[in-house]
Amino acid sequence: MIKLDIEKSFKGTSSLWEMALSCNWDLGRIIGISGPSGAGKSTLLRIIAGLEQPDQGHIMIDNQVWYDSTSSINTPAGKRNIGFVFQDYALFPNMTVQQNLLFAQKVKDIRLVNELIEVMEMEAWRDIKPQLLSGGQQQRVALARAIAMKPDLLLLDEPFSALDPALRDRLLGYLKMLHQKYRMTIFLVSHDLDSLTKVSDQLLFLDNGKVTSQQNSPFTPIKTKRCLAKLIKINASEDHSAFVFEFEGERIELKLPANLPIKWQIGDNIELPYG
Ligand SMILES: Nc1ncnc2c1ncn2[C@@H]1O[C@H](COP(=O)(O)OP(=O)(O)OP(=O)(O)O)[C@@H](O)[C@H]1O
Repeated sequence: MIKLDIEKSFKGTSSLWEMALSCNWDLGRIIGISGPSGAGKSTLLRIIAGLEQPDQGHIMIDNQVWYDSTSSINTPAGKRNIGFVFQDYALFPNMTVQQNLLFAQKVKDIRLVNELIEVMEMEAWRDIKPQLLSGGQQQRVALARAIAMKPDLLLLDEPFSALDPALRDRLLGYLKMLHQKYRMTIFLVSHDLDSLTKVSDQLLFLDNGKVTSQQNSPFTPIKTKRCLAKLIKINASEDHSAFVFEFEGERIELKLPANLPIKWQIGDNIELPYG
């Protein structure tokens, strides 16, 4: 279980930005995080990673305390066993793809490195340096490198946002497959709700440092089958929009915060977990 209860504030030039979050997640899930710009998505990942310190609260991962303000515990970032992939993938330019993956491992595991290279279809790039690869290919290497570290948590901050939709879908497919194979907990930040619904078991929506919605269902791991459901109705209120879908005569309702930039229209076919 991951337990997080934190407060954090930043003093801006004219105003104070405040975050107050209290969340619990089961280990081994993909948690999709979305929300408008400035909501605190990156700050949350940076706090989990230990790159930013909360003002107060606690963070507990699988019974290990990573942060506790009352007992002054703050496990340094380097000891948290976390993999981080940003939009800017920062591979080492002087190393080959294989060396980049091996270098990331504290305990060298060439078997896992070779397996990742094979699973992610990167054999042809094994011995070449990253600058010879396209942006999308480098992003694939960055994802493999983060998983090669065998992290307990994999934090992905808009890792695929600069990619075209077809490539992004392919990488999301790899991500889902790698998650099923290695079962680490993944936090995925994205503005793109379509991408999040494709891979996430749970969704967390933030706005201005607060949770506006947590969606467990239908994004739960037991519902692994997916269907192409037709959007038949949208009931909008001030806070939420309820999207009503139909699949094989059954209705599926999805409530999402009203301030999300969702472009779905009546008649669209959207891929949803189902079962
Ligand atoms: N180191 C910092 N010092 C001061 N303010 C900060 C710092 N880091 C973040 N902030 C502020 O905290 C708020 C949340 O920022 P954060 O980057 O977490 O948002 P976000 O949801 O990731 O936004 P985006 O989608 O635009 O990346 C913003 O108002 C930002 O200006």
